[in-house]
Amino acid sequence: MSKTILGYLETMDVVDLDSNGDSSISGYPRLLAIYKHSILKLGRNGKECDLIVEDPAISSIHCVFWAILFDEESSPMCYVKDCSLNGTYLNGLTLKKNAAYLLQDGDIVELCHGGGKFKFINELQRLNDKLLQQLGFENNVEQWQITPKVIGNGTFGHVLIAYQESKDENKNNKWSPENYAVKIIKLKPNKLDKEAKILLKLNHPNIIKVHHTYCDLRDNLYIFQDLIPGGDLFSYLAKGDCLTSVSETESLLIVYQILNALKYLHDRGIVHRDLKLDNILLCSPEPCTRIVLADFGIARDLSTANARMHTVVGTPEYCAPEVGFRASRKAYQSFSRAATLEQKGYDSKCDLWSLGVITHIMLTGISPFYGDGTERSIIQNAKVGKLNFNAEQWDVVADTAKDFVRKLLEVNVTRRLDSNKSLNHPWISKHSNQLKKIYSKKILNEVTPERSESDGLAKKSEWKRKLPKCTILDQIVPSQKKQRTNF
Ligand SMILES: Nc1ncnc2c1ncn2[C@@H]1O[C@H](COP(=O)(O)OP(=O)(O)OP(=O)(O)O)[C@@H](O)[C@H]1O
Repeated sequence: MSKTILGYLETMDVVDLDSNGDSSISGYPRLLAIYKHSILKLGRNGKECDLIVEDPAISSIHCVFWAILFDEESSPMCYVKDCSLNGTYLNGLTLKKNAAYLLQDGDIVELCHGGGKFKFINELQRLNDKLLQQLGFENNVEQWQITPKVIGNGTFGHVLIAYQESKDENKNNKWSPENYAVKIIKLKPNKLDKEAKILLKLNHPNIIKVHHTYCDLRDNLYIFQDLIPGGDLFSYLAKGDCLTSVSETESLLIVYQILNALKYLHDRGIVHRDLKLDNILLCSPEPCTRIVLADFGIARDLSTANARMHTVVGTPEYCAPEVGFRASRKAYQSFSRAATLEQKGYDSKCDLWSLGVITHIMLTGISPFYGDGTERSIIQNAKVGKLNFNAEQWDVVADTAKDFVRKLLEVNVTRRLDSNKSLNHPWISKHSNQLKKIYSKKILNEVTPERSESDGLAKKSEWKRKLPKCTILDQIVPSQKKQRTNF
């Protein structure tokens, strides 16, 4: 499968190996390609790095680069992240450790002072300077600047790159170098947006952090939030038109983070209702990264409303049977996106069903109820809830992991695990000490990074050793094309 190149690093001050043992960069081409959704590592470590820099001032893995492309209509986003002891510089500014910075064509990246300089080249950055004007969006909103760089487009909104005004007193730069995302949604006149209202109340490392909201005179709502630079879980698992599995270890770490976020939400009476691979964002496209739940567009706050919900919303492939999708769309066509069909309604356990679907896909590359891919067959299969653990993809997966999936994809809601019980399921609880340790030392460190040589990507070897043996399935299972539909 050919890999898509989304940018290049051009080596600027090349220093050849010399007999005095002076700084040297060896064994590299003049141009280093940055491929879509894969990581390019620079540093001293001969085994891990794509470019080896033999200089004692350079860290084992000094900095990493990657590129994300949401879809053909979005701009390619290339990022650099510093993981070093001595620092990495972007156009002369020191990067914060473990924070990703968006690169622009012509940017200069320096691996500590004198450790090698690279120019970032991205000829694909075709920006439509008139985009904001065409969409009727503002360029500047209070202390924020909005750019025409599109991160992603959803059914309800556009997500663009934004900058915040610099807090630096000297104001060498008007805008601070950190990147943010802004989701812009067209509101119905005089309607308060529930997504922004819910998100502003939340503060959890695995839930998207909102900094500011603003509504303009045209009823466009701007939700300024953290930029999560590693792309979504769907793109991470997708290889061409197929979804691939990830190891049990990697799945476990993702599931653990989602469960922590769900417990936090459900304890506060909030139900996400649209949990799917597309709405789980990664801080970097690699194992052992922080994941963040996004898209609270149809989330519901039950603390201020009824204890049960009755509207048919979500995405059929991930949707619990009790939510009430009907195999025949005619049943609720006249209701538009919201329909009140089921008398009994449903509760927060619908999120656990979706997590069951996500876990099934991560462990096997197979969507459990996909059938022939039509909405009708997906809905019918989910109602029956029959799982096939005889598929060969399950051969390498632990029985406790299968049991976890079985207990989440339980059609009978009363028997399905809730978020508390899921965290106590043996698949999770058996590894809970290691999970907690990795979570606090590695995952949370991405939120509040500290500079120390032992941190960063080098930690990967530690977590791999202590969690269950990796079972990487390299088999690619035919699956569905990306679907971004919801109701
Ligand atoms: N804070 C963020 N950081 C990085 N990427 C983001 C962020 N928010 C959204 N995205 C990207 O933009 C895409 C669309 O965003 P989002 O899902 O919030 O929009 P939506 O209109 O509600 O989508 P949907 O059609 O799934 O309902 C996401 O799939 C994700 O890839």
